[in-house]
Amino acid sequence: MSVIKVSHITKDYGNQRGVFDVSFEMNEGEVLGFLGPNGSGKTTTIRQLMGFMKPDQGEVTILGMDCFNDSAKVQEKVGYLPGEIAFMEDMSGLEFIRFMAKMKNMKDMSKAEELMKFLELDARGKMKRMSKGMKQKIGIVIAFMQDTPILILDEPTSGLDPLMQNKFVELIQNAKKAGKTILMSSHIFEEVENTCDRVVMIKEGHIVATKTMDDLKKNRLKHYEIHFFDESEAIAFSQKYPQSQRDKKIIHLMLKGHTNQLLQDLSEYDIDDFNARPQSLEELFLHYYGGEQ
Ligand SMILES: Nc1ncnc2c1ncn2[C@@H]1O[C@H](COP(=O)(O)OP(=O)(O)OP(=O)(O)O)[C@@H](O)[C@H]1O
Repeated sequence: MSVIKVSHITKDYGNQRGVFDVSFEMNEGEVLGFLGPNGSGKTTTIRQLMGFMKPDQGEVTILGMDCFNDSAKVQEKVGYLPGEIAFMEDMSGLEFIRFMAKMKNMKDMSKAEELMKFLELDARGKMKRMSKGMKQKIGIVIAFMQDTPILILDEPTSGLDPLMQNKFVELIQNAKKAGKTILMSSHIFEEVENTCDRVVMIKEGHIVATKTMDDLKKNRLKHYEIHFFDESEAIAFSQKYPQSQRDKKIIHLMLKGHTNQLLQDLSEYDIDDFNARPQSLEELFLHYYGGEQ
């Protein structure tokens, strides 16, 4: 049985905004990256999973329970990090974490304390004086502290510095080892690459691709950067490879396979320098995003 099942949901805000006929499923223990440009419908989908709103059409279930009708039961099973966190600004971070624990009927705070230590978070100060990164850490503590089997995280590393982003990746990898099912929306390709088994890409409210990370990695193109001694040769070469891009004497070319042919073709020219690297995940995603972020 799927742990999370999003089945043909539509939430139409008008003017082509919202999500339209969105479907995907998640198995137990899977880490799924939910990717898309700004305004593509990630938060709208996640809010329906959390039971905050009902789809106009379609159905969303978690562990077989309807996310809207059984929202209280569903939420007991889910650690949730919202994209925008509404805090009680007059509370200290610690008071807020304790307040949220009370709402969740939690008695044991050892996991919360462990998380604060891990994230190097001193939560004693007032929330209103905290930086975005500190508030984000508080959100992460609250999402993880109950040790729920499912985690739904909306842009979990927004506001975190690169060191903390790495710590977050570690947190996800440990949660995955513990068998948790994790859905996270993200803009950060590296963290997706380091954590997710599969990605679902959404654009303008529609799913545009669902790929396993293995497939994505296997289908990467190679990026070649070729420096010619002579601009006229670079021009001649670019005519042979019309998909290439030329910047004076330098050619950029993305290819899958055909290495032999390329080397043969290049042997006819005077080459100053030659670099090859695999296409980055970012370039691959941007291909699906349609060139925008
Ligand atoms: N309550 C609402 N009423 C009307 N339009 C809305 C509402 N909430 C979201 N939208 C619109 O629906 C679209 C999808 O928004 P959503 O917040 O789901 O995108 P997102 O992928 O999470 O984007 P971001 O990465 O910027 O957080 C956007 O065009 C947004 O302006």
